[in-house]
Amino acid sequence: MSDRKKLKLAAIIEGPGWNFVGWQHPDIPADSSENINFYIQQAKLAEAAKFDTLFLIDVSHVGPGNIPHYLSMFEGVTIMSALSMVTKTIGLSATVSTSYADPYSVARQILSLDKISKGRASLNAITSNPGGMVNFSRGHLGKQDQNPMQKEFSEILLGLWDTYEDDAFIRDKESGVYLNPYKMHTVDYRGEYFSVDGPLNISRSVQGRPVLYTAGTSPTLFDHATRYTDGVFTHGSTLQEAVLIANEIRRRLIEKNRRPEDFIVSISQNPIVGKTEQEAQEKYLALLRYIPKNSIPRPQFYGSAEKVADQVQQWHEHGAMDMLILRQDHPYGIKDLIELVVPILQERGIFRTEYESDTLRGNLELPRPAFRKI
Ligand SMILES: Cc1cc2nc3c(=O)[nH]c(=O)nc-3n(C[C@H](O)[C@H](O)[C@H](O)COP(=O)(O)O)c2cc1C
Repeated sequence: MSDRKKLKLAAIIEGPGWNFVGWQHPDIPADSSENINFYIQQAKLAEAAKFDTLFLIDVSHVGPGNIPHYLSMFEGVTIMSALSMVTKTIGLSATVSTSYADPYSVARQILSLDKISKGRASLNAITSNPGGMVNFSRGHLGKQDQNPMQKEFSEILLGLWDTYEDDAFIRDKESGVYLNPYKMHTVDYRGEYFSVDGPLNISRSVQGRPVLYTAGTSPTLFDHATRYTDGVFTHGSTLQEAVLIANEIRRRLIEKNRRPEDFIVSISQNPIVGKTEQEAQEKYLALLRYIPKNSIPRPQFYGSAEKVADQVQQWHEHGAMDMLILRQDHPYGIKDLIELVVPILQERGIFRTEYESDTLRGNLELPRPAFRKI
């Protein structure tokens, strides 16, 4: 597609990645998943490389069988608020489950994060993976509840984020007028699962609304994503599969009269990169040596910097992804990609050398949504 946006890059920075053993590597703090210094270091690294956004996944149901460091990890909005104070331009995304949280509280939290960060917040509003212990009063829920809850949650969220028109707050000390009440709108939502009157008590975002993503792979989820969100975090284990999935999502966008260019299809990879093929091989083998009882499959994006740059370019140009979300199994996974691969992508004109905007929407090339009363 000729009008494809520039490649977007995101970094998941929550410690050693989606694996059981990475925390044992001598070059990563054993407590990295709740180590503020580690998060700051990773956030600054990603921002210096002009990444679009930081990204966190979340675990609702902790318990036996969890990845060990998921038993000691920061809550997403809290850590993103902290990181907003040590970064300037990079986006900040937290994941929250629509099955267990309340939409009014989440709308407040994310829009507050957006204000604190001056227009850099986003929310990945997911149904959530099953498993673990019951930690929320609603107990374990199945898809028959989770899917309609996600719909109601999203409708409320979007409504609350448009409680106020852009110029609703006058705050004129002389006249004593704080707010134009005609520019405040309540949602008055009555659902099967959630009921919210509104108004929300925070003004509209400088980026219109915080960016909203969701994650999943089912047709129901894709239908939801293309109706309500700005992007989807999905999966594709091969280039061919990822292209098929991305094209299916774009087909659903067009069906709903939306422009695919105004939507972000994201997939994640856990690259292992070396200056040469052999160096990448040594890094991978070293990782396996430290953790002999547990195998980590060889990642898809693997090898010399040139080879991985070719892969990233190919996946982007074939339309498999608008945004590549990096996660790391190897402690230097993100750093190596930044130092070795990003300069090649920049040289080829595939990735930016400077931020284009101060807001996340601006950098993601997503239009700023006009106020709309639902
Ligand atoms: C790429 C991706 C990322 C996900 N991230 C999370 C997560 O951070 N936390 C979580 O509880 N579930 C996560 N999920 C699970 C989804 O929320 C959802 O429950 C799952 O995909 C099944 O729904 P679906 O069949 O409708 O896609 C993720 C799923 C995918 C595909």
